[in-house]
Amino acid sequence: MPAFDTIDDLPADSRVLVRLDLNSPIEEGEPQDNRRFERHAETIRELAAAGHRVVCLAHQGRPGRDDFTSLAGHAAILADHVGRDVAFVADTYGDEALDAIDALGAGEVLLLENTRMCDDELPEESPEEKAETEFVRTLASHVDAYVNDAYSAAHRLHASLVGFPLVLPAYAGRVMETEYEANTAIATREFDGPVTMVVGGTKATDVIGVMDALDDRVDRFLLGGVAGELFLRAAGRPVGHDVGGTELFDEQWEANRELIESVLDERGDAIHLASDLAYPDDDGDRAEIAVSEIDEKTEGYLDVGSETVADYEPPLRESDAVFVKGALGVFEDERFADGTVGVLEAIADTDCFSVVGGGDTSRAIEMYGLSEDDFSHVSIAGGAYIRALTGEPLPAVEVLEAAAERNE
Ligand SMILES: Nc1ncnc2c1ncn2[C@@H]1O[C@H](COP(=O)(O)OP(=O)(O)O)[C@@H](O)[C@H]1O
Ligand SMILES: O=C(OP(=O)(O)O)[C@H](O)COP(=O)(O)O
Repeated sequence: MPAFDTIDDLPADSRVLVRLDLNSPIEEGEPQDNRRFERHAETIRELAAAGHRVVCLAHQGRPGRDDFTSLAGHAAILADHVGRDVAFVADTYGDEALDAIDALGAGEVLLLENTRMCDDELPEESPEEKAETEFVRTLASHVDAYVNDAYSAAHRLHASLVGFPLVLPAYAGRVMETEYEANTAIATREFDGPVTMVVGGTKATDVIGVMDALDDRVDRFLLGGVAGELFLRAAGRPVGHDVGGTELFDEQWEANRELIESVLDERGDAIHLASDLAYPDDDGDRAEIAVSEIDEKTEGYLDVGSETVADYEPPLRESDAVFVKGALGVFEDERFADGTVGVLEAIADTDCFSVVGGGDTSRAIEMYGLSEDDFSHVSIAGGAYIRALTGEPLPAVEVLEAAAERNE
């Protein structure tokens, strides 16, 4: 169990600073609604209903990128999910922000401007240095407590994530609690039966690192996506190459070749590779080919085939725990969704402990009418999920734990 305090421990009638992660896709300048709003709304709703005065902090994008925007639109989406007004001020810690914080009534909710518009926020520095910044010092003097709900940003040493717990009583929000518990389960929980990991997606470098780190915790890996093709390439198959202008395979192959070969060599029995793959035929329809029949590097493959899904179903059914990282194919295109959806459906049918992570992959659940309730946990974290799986500490969690020790 995590050693941090939660909002159950928050003193009554607190004026509380709550760090959320509302970082979202931006289309035509506007944030798009997504599961992060829905999840954080639960924490906000609970705090407001208890009569706390709630000041929210969040970030969007990074300076210099197209997705670096104000949080005005985020406040409106959050309000819809919370079911209460969410006031917004376009200020991080100036007079306008401080006046709005001081004026908050019991149960009222305020969102401040994008934390990354403040110079103190981004440079990665120690929590002690962040705690000394004017941003942290100023806001801390206008509130009673700090709640971190931004598990998905907890790998960043940014002021709003690691500075406040050194100068304020600090607590974990509901998202922080549930994400922490589920995502670290692979390292912390004992399972009676086999533990299976489904590995795919485009970020092969990340997932191969996870496979290496989880070597002794996972009984079998079911592979697809780009990582799956790179393992097939290591096994001597003519797939996993960039063809037709893609830039997903060759660079990641060069960067990870030795590691892939050594993982395959040492854990070959535990690694299940696709026996067939899917691609668009001349008419643009889905076609499938057995891997054993592929003899030239001419085709780009966009999904695992139906025989592979059938091969993967029995090990999933026998598992006591399944962790998913990455899609088995380009599921956004219905023609190439069968692998990802077939495996998710097989997991949903079992009553094993299951975690689906990765921002992109977990979208397939909603897109194809599966229910989140059929999984133990669907994570809203990307980078932080990877770090949890590999056992790498998250600095923002560590400072919450240290704060809890001080509170004792
Ligand atoms: N064979 C493939 N070729 C290209 N893209 C793929 C392939 N298989 C899966 N993908 C893509 O992988 C993406 C998800 O991978 P990734 O971004 O690494 O995972 P996540 O964000 O879920 O952690 C999906 O959007 C899917 O289209
Ligand atoms: O969306 C986030 O991370 P993710 O893309 O790993 O899920 C977090 O908000 C962290 O954002 P950052 O990667 O710009 O620091």
